[in-house]
Amino acid sequence: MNNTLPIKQTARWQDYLELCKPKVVALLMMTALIGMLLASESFPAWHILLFGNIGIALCAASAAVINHIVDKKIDLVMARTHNRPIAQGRVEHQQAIIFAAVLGLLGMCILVWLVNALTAWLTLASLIGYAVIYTLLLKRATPQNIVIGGLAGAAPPLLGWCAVAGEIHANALLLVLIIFAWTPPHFWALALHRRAEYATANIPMLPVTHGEHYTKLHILLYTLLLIIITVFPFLTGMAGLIYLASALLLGGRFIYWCYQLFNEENKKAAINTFKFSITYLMLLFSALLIDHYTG
Ligand code: HEM
Ligand SMILES: CC(C)=CCC/C(C)=C/CC/C(C)=C/COP(=O)(O)OP(=O)(O)O
Repeated sequence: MNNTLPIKQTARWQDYLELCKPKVVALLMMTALIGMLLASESFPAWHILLFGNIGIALCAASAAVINHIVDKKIDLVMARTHNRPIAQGRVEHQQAIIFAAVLGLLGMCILVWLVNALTAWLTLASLIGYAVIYTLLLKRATPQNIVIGGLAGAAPPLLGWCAVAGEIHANALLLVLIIFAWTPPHFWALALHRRAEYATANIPMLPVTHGEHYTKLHILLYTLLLIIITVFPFLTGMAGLIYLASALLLGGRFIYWCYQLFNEENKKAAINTFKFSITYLMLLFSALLIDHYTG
């Protein structure tokens, strides 16, 4: 990797799309949409589904753009993020700030005027939670950065629920809790795989500050906590047996990957655990939805 200043290039539309972290936002939106669908016994009003999802997606994309602006120097140092549009100077600071502001303002206007004020304010809190509290403050300050900052990424099912029901419901908080417990195994698995890069960038991620064994142990503990929490929707009557069976099977597979992390022979265990974490969340939320419409 070359750390010299990049030669100035012009921005393409793909650069602006990349700034929005489209794949991450896509999964966030899946959890928001399922939050919306679970909030209603029948089918939510189409305009809430449409404008709620667009508004939340625009705000999440705005937060992602701010993350790229704030992390420009860090991104340049790490191989995984070295080619990002702002780090490479393809998108200039000012252009990026305007882009983030337009996305965020448009998203907020849609939520305030076409959805409801509660959803709008909670979405704004999540935007600030990720872009300012996590990225600007916690990421550089403590190895617990992603545990606390994870709350912003865990919020979308609550945002979706509030868009439809207009209230903060205990079931929605349970969905937030699931993603909150899922975030440490999701991220620390990647951080293990990229430990050297985080060390070079001087970011205090858990594998850098406390070593690999300690991180693996914490991935295992959070995964066990996650499995326990995923049983709650069944215990509270929010979901039925289809969901319970899926949650336990998926949880079992997650534990298998945690076990593989401790197996020194398996060099790909960390990156495969990270990849599985994404499949896990997609399938777990799909199971909630299937259970909702068939139970
Ligand atoms: C503070 C909380 C979180 C942290 C620190 C985090 C960290 C990361 C990082 C560093 C990557 C980049 C991997 C790469 O470039 O290859 C990533 C990828 C990803 N994350 Fe997270 N994540 C968090 C929360 C979430 C949440 C809440 C979701 C969705 C519900 C999510 C979904 C994804 C997806 C889908 C990818 C794959 C993106 C791709 O393949 O380009 N993450 N995460
Ligand atoms: C309004 C709303 C719902 C906001 C949610 C914001 C959001 C996009 C959360 C995703 C979390 C995430 C990808 C963290 C990684 O950041 P990082 O800086 O550690 O990763 P990087 O090194 O890949 O940039």
